[in-house]
Amino acid sequence: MASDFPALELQNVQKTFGAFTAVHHLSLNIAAGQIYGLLGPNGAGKTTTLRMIAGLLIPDQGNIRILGESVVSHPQQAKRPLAYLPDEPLLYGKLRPMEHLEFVAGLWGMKASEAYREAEELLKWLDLWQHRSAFTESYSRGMKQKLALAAALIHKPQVMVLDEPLTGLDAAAARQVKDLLSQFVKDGNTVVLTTHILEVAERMAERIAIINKGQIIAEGSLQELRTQSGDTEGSLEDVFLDLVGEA
Ligand SMILES: Nc1ncnc2c1ncn2[C@@H]1O[C@H](COP(=O)(O)OP(=O)(O)OP(=O)(O)O)[C@@H](O)[C@H]1O
Repeated sequence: MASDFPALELQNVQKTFGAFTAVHHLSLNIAAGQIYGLLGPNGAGKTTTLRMIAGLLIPDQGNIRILGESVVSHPQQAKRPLAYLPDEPLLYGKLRPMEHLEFVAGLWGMKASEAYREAEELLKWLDLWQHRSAFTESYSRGMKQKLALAAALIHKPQVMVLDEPLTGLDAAAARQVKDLLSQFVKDGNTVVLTTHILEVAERMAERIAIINKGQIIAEGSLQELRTQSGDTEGSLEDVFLDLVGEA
């Protein structure tokens, strides 16, 4: 659904853990209807930033808005259109996939009949339908990742925030997830993802922010990042290493 507000707005966000500042005065404005990549070396502050967007960590300073609604002052309303997929998804091992999806749908207050219909469609799309009678504890890492993605999508969010969504997936599963995310943004929704697979970011993300030591050191389309790095022909990997190296 189109909105007059940016999908996501971070204003001057800061997060410290004791004496250590993990995220420094970070500002971002992400328009709806695109895949946006958040890149950075290990420990740069990406997961901390995503956890603040998801309302799991409270920023020490600054504000975060999802489709115009503040996560800091109105967390419940703000998080309604959001789906967050952590890098280590939490599943209930003694549930079967339909039970897991119906449980998550129940948390969002969805009607049982609607939840069942959505769950069936998602499991079929992600090739998990034939595994529907198994407990999720018997699933492989990739199957768990896909089920967690289905659970994130069940309440029909408009903004998805995904931490390393393709890690551990085989080629076929990675393709399914990429296709699903592409379709999600074609429908006018927004994806913000972190990845260490720079080819994925290069191919999928319309815009990218590079974070280093809790600060944004570059932001824009690949072409704009090339200009910022002074390497006008480089791949995203070249540009990333140049910019992080300089910083
Ligand atoms: N709960 C915490 N307590 C103390 N320090 C933390 C906590 N969470 C994160 N940090 C620190 O904050 C910094 C940023 O961590 P974060 O997980 O956000 O990085 P990241 O960019 O996601 O890294 P990676 O690519 O390795 O996943 C790291 O130095 C990390 O050790």
